[in-house]
Amino acid sequence: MNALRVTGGRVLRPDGSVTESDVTVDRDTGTIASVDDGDGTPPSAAETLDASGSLVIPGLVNAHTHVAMTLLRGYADDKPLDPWLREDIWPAEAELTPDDIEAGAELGALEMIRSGTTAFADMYFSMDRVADVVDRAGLRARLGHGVVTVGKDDAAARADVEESLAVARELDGAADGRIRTAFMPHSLTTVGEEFLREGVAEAREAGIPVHLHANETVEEVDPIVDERGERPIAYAADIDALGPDDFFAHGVHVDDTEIERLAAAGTAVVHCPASNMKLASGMAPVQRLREAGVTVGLGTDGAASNNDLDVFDEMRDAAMLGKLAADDASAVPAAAVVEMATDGGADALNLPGGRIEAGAAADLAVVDLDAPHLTPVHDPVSHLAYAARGSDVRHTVCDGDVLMRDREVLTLDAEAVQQRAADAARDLVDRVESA
Ligand SMILES: CSC[C@H]1O[C@@H](n2cnc3c(O)ncnc32)[C@H](O)[C@@H]1O
Ligand SMILES: [Zn+2]
Repeated sequence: MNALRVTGGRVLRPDGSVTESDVTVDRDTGTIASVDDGDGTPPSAAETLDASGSLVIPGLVNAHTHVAMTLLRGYADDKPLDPWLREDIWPAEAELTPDDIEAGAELGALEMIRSGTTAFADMYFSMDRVADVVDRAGLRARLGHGVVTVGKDDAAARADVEESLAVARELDGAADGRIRTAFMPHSLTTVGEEFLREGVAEAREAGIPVHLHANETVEEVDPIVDERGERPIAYAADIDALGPDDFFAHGVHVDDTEIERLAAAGTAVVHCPASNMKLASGMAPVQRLREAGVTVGLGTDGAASNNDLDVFDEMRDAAMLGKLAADDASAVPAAAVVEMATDGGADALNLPGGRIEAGAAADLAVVDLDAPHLTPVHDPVSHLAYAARGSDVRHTVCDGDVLMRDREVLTLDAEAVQQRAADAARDLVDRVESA
């Protein structure tokens, strides 16, 4: 076996326990060959990763983002969703080129690898360029072209739907199978009903899952209720977009009936606490969603509404906001947010990973616990949720390949990536200002 050994660390197991174990990775298959507790003879390995003093966890899953929005980090702050999109973000996105999107996606990939994220879901434009970045960076992703039909004539709207479906067909299985795809209408209010129906029907025929923003703000829910006499999740079911492989971002303003419907359909929700707080969208009922049996993952959303792609921050925010939303300090405990950031996210995206056990995908992050803010270690799971940061990640492994060793990213040239993105962002703003 062409093995990689992760040695001397404490390993987070699927049942939430932590054991002193070594992890052997079969690099040919990109899977975990074994997790051993020092019993028996260890297999010889071509490469080892030192995990002493560290916690070995499943690679984190950023289950909803717009990765190239790193170029718009700090570009427009302190507004609610609708004016933020219409007055600032959409005019800037109108000037984005495929080269810009590649530069922004590279910056996002670098940031994710450096904070222990190994898989993400991305809804944006120029997805062929994003896919190239995912391939080069060594990450895993579910990608889709985002459709918006408001303000477009029928031909342009239909072309946008067809592009999303074509991208989903063409990119599926790219990067040695690490890329999967989805049909991604932006939301139930920014895509017209006939286009939603047509696109979802074609996606269903081709076995392509659906990802969209749902129930994010009151301003988005109210018009659906007023115009249709039904809530958004009922509308999603009407257009056949509520399936077991589908996953919806946000789910902030969902009532009990909608929670039951999501659970019964097996549709996952991706909770984006930082974005929901920054845009003052509201507090998702995470405890109730989980109690009802809904699969919940965590997402950063784009870097312009967060303002980073660090899933450790998202874990802490989800736990804190979940308690506030439930008015209960015992709600959304540490183990729950760790599960949401790992197994829950992998389940939501229907991607491999999320668990450290024999046969699972070898997607790992090694978190260095030797730091003042992580001392003492009463409970490593508590530290993951409440005290650790992305910058504590020492090594990142995806599909059996080492993407970062001792904080050096091996798949991307960090300095060049940062410079290219900074240049692209500066030129973009110049174009927006002179448009
Ligand atoms: C059509 S591609 C995706 C589209 O979504 C925009 N976006 C970024 N953050 C959010 C959010 O929180 N809610 C809704 N839409 C969002 C992004 O700027 C792109 O235009
Ligand atoms: Zn989003």
